[in-house]
Amino acid sequence: MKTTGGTDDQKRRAGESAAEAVTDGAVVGLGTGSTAAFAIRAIGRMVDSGLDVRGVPTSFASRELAREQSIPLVDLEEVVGGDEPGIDLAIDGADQVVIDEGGAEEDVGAMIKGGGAAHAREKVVDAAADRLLVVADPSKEATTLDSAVPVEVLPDARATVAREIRAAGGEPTLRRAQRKDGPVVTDNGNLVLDCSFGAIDDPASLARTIATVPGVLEHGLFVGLADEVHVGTDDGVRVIES
Ligand SMILES: O=C(CO)[C@H](O)[C@H](O)COP(=O)(O)O
Repeated sequence: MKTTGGTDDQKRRAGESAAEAVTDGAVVGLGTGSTAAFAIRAIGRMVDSGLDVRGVPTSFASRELAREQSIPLVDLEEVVGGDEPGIDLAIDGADQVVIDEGGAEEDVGAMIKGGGAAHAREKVVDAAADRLLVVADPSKEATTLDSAVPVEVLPDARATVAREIRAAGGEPTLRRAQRKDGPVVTDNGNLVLDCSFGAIDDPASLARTIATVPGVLEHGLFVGLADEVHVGTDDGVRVIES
């Protein structure tokens, strides 16, 4: 169950721990959110010290932060395909992640993302990376995923997607902006339906179901992508391999 957010110190430890995996010459996917931001700042300090890296941002926000940190950026097209090096490593946050060894072993590392409505581009970059390191605080840990799943939808498809989500056992809610009258609009110009399914016993199956609904651009269930989860605690970091 997702509880309140973690502390900045917990997030910083997680982010800095994952950033240690960045090696000279690497192409790195730069995730979104307050925990991934600590990793981006740590990479920025490494660049200041002479490390040669190129970053692939996953959102407007991560691009802005990386620029502030003077991290050289590249487009996906420049690093993926043909003889290009690809993305060595991506570091990204999570809203909820299965890391409890008491849960189903194959689900460890399954997560829900999209709290920042950036999950479409995050999934493209994270899935393209050779390795995905997830950074989280203990409030994100779960045995079974049960947070609402963000679903990015084409604006015209809002009603039809909502109907299909209900048919699949979910309850969709249009995400509204906090400081403007109206809905959240993603970096891609789309809307977000936060879809509650209760406890998600089979994340892979639900991921496939949502992905097949016409008008869905991307959903926030990330299954089988994470290689490691770095959980920052009050006195250190736990690294769980998945
Ligand atoms: O998926 C995301 C953005 O779309 C973020 O990674 C997720 O919301 C976690 O953010 P934070 O580290 O601030 O809790």
